[in-house]
Amino acid sequence: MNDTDDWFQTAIDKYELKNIPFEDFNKKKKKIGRGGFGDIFMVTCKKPIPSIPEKIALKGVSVGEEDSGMSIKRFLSELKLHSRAKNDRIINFFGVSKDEDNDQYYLVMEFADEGDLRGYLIKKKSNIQWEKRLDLAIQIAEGIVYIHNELNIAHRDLVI
Ligand SMILES: Nc1ncnc2c1ncn2[C@@H]1O[C@H](COP(=O)(O)OP(=O)(O)OP(=O)(O)O)[C@@H](O)[C@H]1O
Repeated sequence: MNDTDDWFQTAIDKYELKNIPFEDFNKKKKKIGRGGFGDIFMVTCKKPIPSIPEKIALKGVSVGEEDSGMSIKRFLSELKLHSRAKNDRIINFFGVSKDEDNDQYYLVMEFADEGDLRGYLIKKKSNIQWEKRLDLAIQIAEGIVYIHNELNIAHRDLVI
């Protein structure tokens, strides 16, 4: 076990995260975005995994030697936050996974098949009924109220 595996295992134990074997996912990954610490992919599971849908999103985190301190800190704070969030307005977090072939770590998350809100709004142009606009605004507010009131977290990065 190297230093990186050490913090990975520590985080799993500390936050009681599910460590999902990377071999349980099909090899073919579709890149769906780029996040703050790496690429984000859609993959399917080879066989049913309890409490996890067939299609999921893998959020990569690159932990290089040169920036490992900062990356690990950010990764852990995202893990900590996500493992506590259980709400319909927030993307579900299922656990973590590691591709042993290239030492790549991933957050395993619910796949949003319509993408993010920005993409949805661009696709629809201005063709959205006022009722739908109000519904979207309420859903955003509900998510913010949840993380604020239940998790005591200020979002600070709400962008569309
Ligand atoms: N669970 C998901 N389902 C479908 N698409 C996703 C998912 N997560 C991320 N994406 C896609 O990847 C893009 C980048 O993801 P996201 O904004 O979550 O990254 P991030 O790491 O939070 O970035 P930053 O930290 O720089 O804000 C999104 O805009 C979206 O298009």
